[in-house]
Amino acid sequence: MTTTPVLEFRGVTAGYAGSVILQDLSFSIAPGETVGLVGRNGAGKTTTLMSVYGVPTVTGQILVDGKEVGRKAHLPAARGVSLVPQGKRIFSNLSVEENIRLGRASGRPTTWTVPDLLELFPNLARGRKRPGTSLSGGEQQMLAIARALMSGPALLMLDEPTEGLAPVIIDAIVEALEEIRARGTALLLVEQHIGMIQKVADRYLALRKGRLVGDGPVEQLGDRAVQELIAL
Ligand SMILES: Nc1ncnc2c1ncn2[C@@H]1O[C@H](COP(=O)(O)OP(=O)(O)OP(=O)(O)O)[C@@H](O)[C@H]1O
Repeated sequence: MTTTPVLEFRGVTAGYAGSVILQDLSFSIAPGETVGLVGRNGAGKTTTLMSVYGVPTVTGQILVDGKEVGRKAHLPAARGVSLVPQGKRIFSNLSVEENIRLGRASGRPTTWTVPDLLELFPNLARGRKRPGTSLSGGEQQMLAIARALMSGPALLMLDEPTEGLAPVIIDAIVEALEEIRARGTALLLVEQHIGMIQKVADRYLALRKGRLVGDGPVEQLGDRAVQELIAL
């Protein structure tokens, strides 16, 4: 039996005016799989995520749920891929709860309800009526994840979700990601630090200078030879 990947790159080359960043990138993510994308600063991790939305110039094919998305930025969410971008995107004039509800804009069915998400992130439950921007950086990250889940993703992509956060908040986010995974949502987690990926993911993809140099079980990330190849 074959399963349609939630996301598939076929020979993707992508870049910005005058510079090619990703070179001939091919990989796929199966439903429910948890994948960590590693690589040094500037290796092309964020560019990989943005390519799904056609933001850099892309050649090759990117398929979401088996169909090409082209440069239509609204299509990935409608077909089940959501992105929690680097940094926070919280609307200041809306409360925590209103921010979460905004995720419904994709129109896809979701199994997550607002009470589920407030249970997943107790910090948000405590501040549900407060304006989104009155939250701490870590709480805003939780809110961005909660909002993305309301769009009913089959695949949730997260760009360095714990960057700059306190260890206790990182633990809460890791716990939430484990729960999200247990509910069957596939994850593509971009991280510079492999420790987080070793905790959360089953499989890793490694980029070096825009090329895929590793794709395997996450246990391999413990090998020095693999780390040297990725140049971590
Ligand atoms: N909007 C842009 N215009 C031109 N070049 C860009 C743009 N965004 C990123 N780049 C370049 O693309 C390359 C890859 O950047 P990217 O952000 O994808 O790397 P990354 O692996 O996510 O690194 P980081 O960990 O620093 O976020 C870098 O050389 C960067 O300078």
